[in-house]
Amino acid sequence: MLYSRRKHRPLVEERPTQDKYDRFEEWLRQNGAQFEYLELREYDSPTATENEEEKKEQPPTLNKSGDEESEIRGVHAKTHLPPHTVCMAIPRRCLITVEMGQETPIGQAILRSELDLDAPKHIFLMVYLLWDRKVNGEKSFYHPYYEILPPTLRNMPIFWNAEELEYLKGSYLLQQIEDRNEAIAEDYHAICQIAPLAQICTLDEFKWARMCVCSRNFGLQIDGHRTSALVPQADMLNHFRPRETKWTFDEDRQAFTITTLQPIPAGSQVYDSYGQKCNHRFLLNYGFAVEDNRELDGFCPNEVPLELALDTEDPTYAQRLDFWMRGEAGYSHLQVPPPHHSSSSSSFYPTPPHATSSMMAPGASLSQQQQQQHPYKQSPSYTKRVRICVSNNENTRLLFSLLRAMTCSAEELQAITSPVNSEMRSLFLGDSSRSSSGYYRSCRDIRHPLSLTNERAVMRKLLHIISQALAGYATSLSQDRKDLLDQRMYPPYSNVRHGKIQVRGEKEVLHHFARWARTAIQVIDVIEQDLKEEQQRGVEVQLGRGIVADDSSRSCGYDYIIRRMEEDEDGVHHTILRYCADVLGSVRREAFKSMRKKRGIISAATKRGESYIF
Ligand SMILES: C[S@@+](CC[C@H](N)C(=O)[O-])C[C@H]1O[C@@H](n2cnc3c(N)ncnc32)[C@H](O)[C@@H]1O
Repeated sequence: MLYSRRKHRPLVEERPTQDKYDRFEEWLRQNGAQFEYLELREYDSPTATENEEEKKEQPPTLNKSGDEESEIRGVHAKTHLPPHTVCMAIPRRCLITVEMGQETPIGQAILRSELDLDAPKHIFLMVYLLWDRKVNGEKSFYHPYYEILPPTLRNMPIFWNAEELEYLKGSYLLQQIEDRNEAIAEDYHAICQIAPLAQICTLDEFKWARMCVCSRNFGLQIDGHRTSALVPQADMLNHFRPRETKWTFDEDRQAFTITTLQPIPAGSQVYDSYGQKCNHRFLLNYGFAVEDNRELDGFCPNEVPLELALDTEDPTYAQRLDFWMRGEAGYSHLQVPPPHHSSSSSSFYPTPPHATSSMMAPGASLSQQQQQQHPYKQSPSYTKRVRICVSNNENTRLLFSLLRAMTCSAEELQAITSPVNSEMRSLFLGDSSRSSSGYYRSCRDIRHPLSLTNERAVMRKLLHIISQALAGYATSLSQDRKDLLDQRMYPPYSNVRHGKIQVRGEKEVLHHFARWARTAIQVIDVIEQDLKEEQQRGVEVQLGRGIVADDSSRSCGYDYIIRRMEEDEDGVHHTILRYCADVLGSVRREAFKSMRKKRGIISAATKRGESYIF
C-alpha cells in the first residue's frame, strides 16, 4: 500500500504513465542517469467516495485547477533489489543547486542586499526554478523535470481552503500555517523591493516554489562544500520509516546515489526516510501526516506546545520569574521581562535589547478579534512554551519544573530562590538518590519546590491547561478515531484525512498528560492517607502502645498501588509509573521522615535499637 506501514498493496489504482514521464526519463538517461531497476508510478488522486456513480458527480475537490491530474507518484522496484544495491545514480549536471540560484540576476541582487529572509537556504533554489522556467521556458535544460513537478501542491496546508482548515480547529498548526503564509509573503515583497522578482512570478507561484523546494530538496556535501539541491527522480521517493535506503552525493561518481539498505521485493515501492518528525512538521512541510507515527521501539515524536504564563499581578511574580529563568544565559532579574512575542521555542521568549517597562502589558499587541481567531497567539507576556511529547522526558521535566514554580507557596518559593539553605533544600528537594531508574535525577541537582501539596497543585494546573486545550477542538479523540475508520469520508492521502490524523495525534499527547495528572492525584491521595495513618500510629506510640511498622503495603496503600502499576495491571505508561514511584515516592519518604523527626521518635527508637520499615 502506498505511503503506509502495510506496504506492497497499492490502495489507489495505478495508471499507465504519461508522455511527460517518458520525456523525463529519456532526458535523465541521455544525461547518464542510472535507474534501470526502478520505475515511476502515478496513482489516482484520493476522492471522497469509492462509489463510481457518486465519483462521477463529485467535482475534483482536491484539485484547485479542476484538472484531475494526479500529484501522487512513487518509485517502485522493477526487480528484486538485494541490500547495498545502488539503485539510482543522478549525475551532477542534472542537479539544481543553491549556487546556481545565486548566479541568477535575482540571486545576485539578494546576495548584495542585507535582506533577512525567512528561508535563506531555500530561496536560491526557488529563484533558480522560477527564473529558469520564466526566462528559458521550454528551452531550459531542466524543462523535462519542470514538467513533472506537481503543478498545484494542493496537499500543502498553506493552500488548504477554509473547509479543510476547519479540520485543524483547535490545533496550534493553524497558527503555524498562517505564520508560514505571512513569512513567504514577506520574503516575496522584500525581494521585489530589490530585484525584479515580480517579473518572473506572482506571490502564488512564489509560494508554490517555496513548498516545492521545501518538500523536495536534499542537503548535500559537494566538493567539500555544504549545499542544497533539487535532485530530479531522487525526489520521487516517498517517505517511510524505518529507512530502507540511504542517499549521498558520491564524489567519485560525481553523482547523487540512492542505495538499498535491505532487500526490496520486485514491485514494491522504494522509500526514503524524511527523518523522525512530529506530524505537524510532515504536514506543514510535506503536506501529509503519518497514520501511525511511531518508531519500531514505540518512540512517538508527536508533540503539542503548551503555553504557560506567569501572573504579573502576583506579588511573588519576580521570584517565580527568577526560578523560570535559572540557568538561562544572560538573564538577570533586573532585566525587564519580554513583551508579548510568539515563538515556537521551548525556552523563554528572547528579550529584545530595547525592551522597556512600557512594553509590559500582557498581550497588548493583540486585538480581541485576533485573540479569538488564534488561541495559540494569546500568549500574554512572560510566557514559556513547552512542547510536550509522550516520548520526550526532557520536555516533561521542563514542564513540571515550570509548573512547580507557578503553583508553589510563597514560602516554598522563598526557600528555593533564596541563597542555599540546606534544611529547606532537603525539605523541598526530596531525596531521589534511592530512585532505581533515576528518572527524576534532575531533582538532586536543581532545587525544586517539591512537596506533596505542590505536586497536587501542579497536577491540577496541568489538568486545567489540558482541558482548555482539548476544549478548543471541534471533536473528541474518540470521535477522531472513529472518523478515521471511515475511508469514504476520510479517503487515504486526502487533506481532510491528514488534518484528522494531526489533531488526533495532538489529542493523544494531551490525553496522555491528563492521565498522568489524574494518576498522580490519586497516588497523592493514597500517600496522604498513609501519612494520616502514620500520624495516628505516632500518637499511639506516644501513648505507649508500642511501635507499629509502616503499613503502606495494605491493599490500598502506596506500595500496593505502585506494585500494581509495575505489574502493568492498569496499563499505566512507564513514564507515569516512574514519576509516581520515583518523584512521589521520594516526596513521600521525605514527608514520613520529617513527620517522624518532628515527633523525635526516630532518635528514641534508634536508642532502643528498633528498626523501621520504609
Ligand atoms: C519528495 S516528494 C516525493 C514524490 C511525490 N510523491 C511526487 O509525486 O512528486 C514529497 C511529497 O510526496 C508526498 N509524500 C511523500 N511521502 C508520503 C507519505 N508517506 N504519505 C503521503 N504523501 C507522501 C507528499 O506530497 C510530499 O510532499
